[in-house]
Formats: sequence, C-alpha cells, structure tokens
Amino acid sequence: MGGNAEYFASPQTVGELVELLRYCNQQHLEYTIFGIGSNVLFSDYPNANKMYISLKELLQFEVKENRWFVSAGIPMAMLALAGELIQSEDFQFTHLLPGSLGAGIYMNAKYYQGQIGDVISRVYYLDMAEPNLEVQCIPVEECQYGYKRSLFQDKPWIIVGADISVEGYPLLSQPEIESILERYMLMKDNKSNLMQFYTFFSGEMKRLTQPNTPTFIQEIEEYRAKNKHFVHHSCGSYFKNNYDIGKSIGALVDHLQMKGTGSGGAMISPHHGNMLINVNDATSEDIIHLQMVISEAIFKEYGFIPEPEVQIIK
Ligand SMILES: NC(=O)C1=CN([C@@H]2O[C@H](COP(=O)(O)OP(=O)(O)OC[C@H]3O[C@@H](n4cnc5c(N)ncnc54)[C@H](OP(=O)(O)O)[C@@H]3O)[C@@H](O)[C@H]2O)C=CC1
Ligand SMILES: C=C(O[C@H]1[C@H](O)[C@@H](CO)O[C@H](OP(=O)(O)OP(=O)(O)OC[C@H]2O[C@@H](n3ccc(=O)[nH]c3=O)[C@H](O)[C@@H]2O)[C@@H]1NC(C)=O)C(=O)O
Repeated sequence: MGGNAEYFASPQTVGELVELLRYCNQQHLEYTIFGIGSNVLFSDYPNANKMYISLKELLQFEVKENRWFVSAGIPMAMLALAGELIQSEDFQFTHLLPGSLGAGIYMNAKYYQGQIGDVISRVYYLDMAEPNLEVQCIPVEECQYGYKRSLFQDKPWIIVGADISVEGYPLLSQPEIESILERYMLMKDNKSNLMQFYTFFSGEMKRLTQPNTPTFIQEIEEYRAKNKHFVHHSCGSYFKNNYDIGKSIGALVDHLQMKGTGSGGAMISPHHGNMLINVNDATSEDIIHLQMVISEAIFKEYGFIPEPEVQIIK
C-alpha cells in the first residue's frame, strides 16, 4: 500500500548498505530503514527526496560454535525452522511470526510468552551518529527490552544482525539451513507478501516435523487460521495493547461492535478487532481514517487514545 517511491534500495551486504548511506549523505537524501514491511504503512504520497531502504535482502545465517550469527533481513520464522533442526523448543514462538529479525529486534516482536529479546545474546548495528559507520555491538542485557520496547527505538542505529546463543544444543548443519535459505531466496519480490510468507514457512515446517508436529506449532497454525491473518493484506496488530485497561485492543473494538466497519477499500477485520485489512485496493488514508474512528470510539468509552504499533512512514 502507499504510493511509489522515487528511490528504493535493498542492499545484500553490510558493505553495500554503508555505501548507500554514504551516498544518501553526499546527495542530501533522507532515508528510512525497514525490513519486510509487515508492520509499516507507507504514505500515499512518498517523500521524493527520500531513499526507502529495505534490509530484506541482507540474508546471512552462520553457524558458529555455541551461537548463530543471523543478519537483519533473515525472517524471524527461519529461527523456528533452525530450532526444529536442533530439536530446541526455544524458537517455536517465531513460527509464522511475520517480519525480519532486524525489525523484530527493534520492536521486540512477541508471540504469547515468547519474545525476540529473550533469544538473542548480542546485537550488531551501525550508529548513524558516528561518521565512520563501523559495525558496533551491544549485549542484550543493555538493550532495555520491555513490551514492544527496546533501546533501539531511541537511537539512530541500524541493526545489521545478532548473535543467538544455542549453548548446549547440537550443532546446526550449515548446509541444511542454507538449503532452506536458498529456497527462501527464490521468492524474490514475494518476500513481503503475507500469503507467500505463510505458504513458504508453513510448508517448510510441515516438511521438517510431520507427522510429529509439536503441539505449540499446531496451536500457532490454528491461531493464525482462526484470525485469518494471512488471507488479506494487513500490518498485523494495528495498536499496542494498553495493559492498564486489562483487555486487549482487539477485545475492546469487538466489545464496541466495530468489527467489519469499512473505510474506502479498508476494513476492521471481521475476525480480529485489532487488525485493519486491505480488502479492495485500500489507500493508506483509508487505514488512517479507520485508526481515527477506532481511537475516537475507544476514547469515548474507555478514556484513553490507543497508541499505534504500526509505523507510519512518510
Ligand atoms: N505477532 C504478529 O503476528 C506480527 C508481528 N509483526 C511484527 O512487526 C515487525 C515487522 O517486521 P518487518 O516487516 O520486517 O518490519 P517493517 O519493515 O514493518 O519495519 C518496521 C520498523 O522497524 C524498524 N526497523 C526495521 N528494520 C530495522 C533495522 N534493521 N534496524 C533498525 N530499525 C529497523 C523501522 O523503524 P524506524 O523507521 O522507526 O527506524 C521500521 O519502520 C516485527 O517485529 C514483526 O514480528 C508484524 C505483523 C504481525
Ligand atoms: C499480531 C501481532 O501480535 C499479537 C500477537 O500475535 C498475539 C499473540 O501473542 O498477541 C497480541 O495480540 P492480541 O493481544 O490481540 O492477542 P489475541 O490473543 O489475538 O487477543 C487477546 C484476547 O482478546 C480477545 N479478542 C481479540 C480480538 C477480537 O476481535 N475479539 C476478542 O475478544 C481474544 O479472544 C483474546 O482473549 C499481539 N499484539 C499486540 C498488540 O501485542 C503483531 O505484533 O502485529
């Protein structure tokens, strides 16, 4: 959704990314970094003086002793597949979790009890305030993780990768994970398509686990199917939950009987009150209009304005 960008790039290496950022600085171009795009809403009228940079092609998965180095563009759902290969349950929560690892680290992506901040040990980043643009690293203990919160949201840093500790587990086979990665790379431009994402990761997981698919993996498949997460284009949960209220935003919108409300080509999902879906060539304006309608109704009934989780990129 949104308009066509004048400048768009998807670097494949950190070297290419650094070169691109230097080019933006020299040409006085603004830039914005994103991952697979599953949590962003682009403006219908993009900034013509801005480079839109997706890190979804930054794809590196290196098996080291006791740890994996995983680059920012690797989809989080790849960790669940790698976990199955070493028979670890620690990464199951990432099964079908849309989005790249870089964004997951930035937003502390979660699924029920599992969150990205709990499985990484160190994050590698470029500090845009440092003129030399060298890769730096920070241990997870200093990343200030909370509910959908991290230190990265307050810093001019670009996450390029992370270490994941797999101490005590058998060594992952580098060729095995690379063959999955090669099949993923064949998706080319479809990496941002939620339906393709679902087909790929659900299929790979079935191939690895059937007929003994772990219960939690089955539950994830059922939850996503029940909420029809991958049937229409959406940005996942539109608002962050407000835990002071004691009920999720989805439940509040449901309570207000707003599911199914439309605006242009957009609609509040009939299946989940915190999901705004693109049913018929919606514009970003249509989605933002629904955001306003929900915010007003929640403010009137519950006295607070919900905070969007989706990042709106101008
Ligand atoms: N639980 C669920 O069902 C769902 C979860 N999600 C979650 O939403 C997120 C979306 O992932 P994805 O689609 O890849 O992300 P997006 O492309 O939607 O990027 C989201 C934002 O993350 C920041 N970001 C992304 N990559 C980097 C990076 N390498 N370094 C610094 N900041 C970065 C940027 O913020 P800024 O512009 O402010 O710098 C960007 O605007 C993930 O956390 C995903 O798990 C999404 C949908 C459903
Ligand atoms: C989808 C995202 O993340 C999701 C994540 O997948 C799920 C599972 O862990 O938990 C959060 O959703 P959520 O709080 O809406 O979780 P759900 O389990 O779907 O709903 C919570 C409760 O509200 C009820 N509910 C939800 C929607 C609705 O229309 N009606 C309703 O009654 C559900 O039945 C459930 O009892 C994350 N969202 C946020 C904002 O925290 C995302 O980040 O984009």
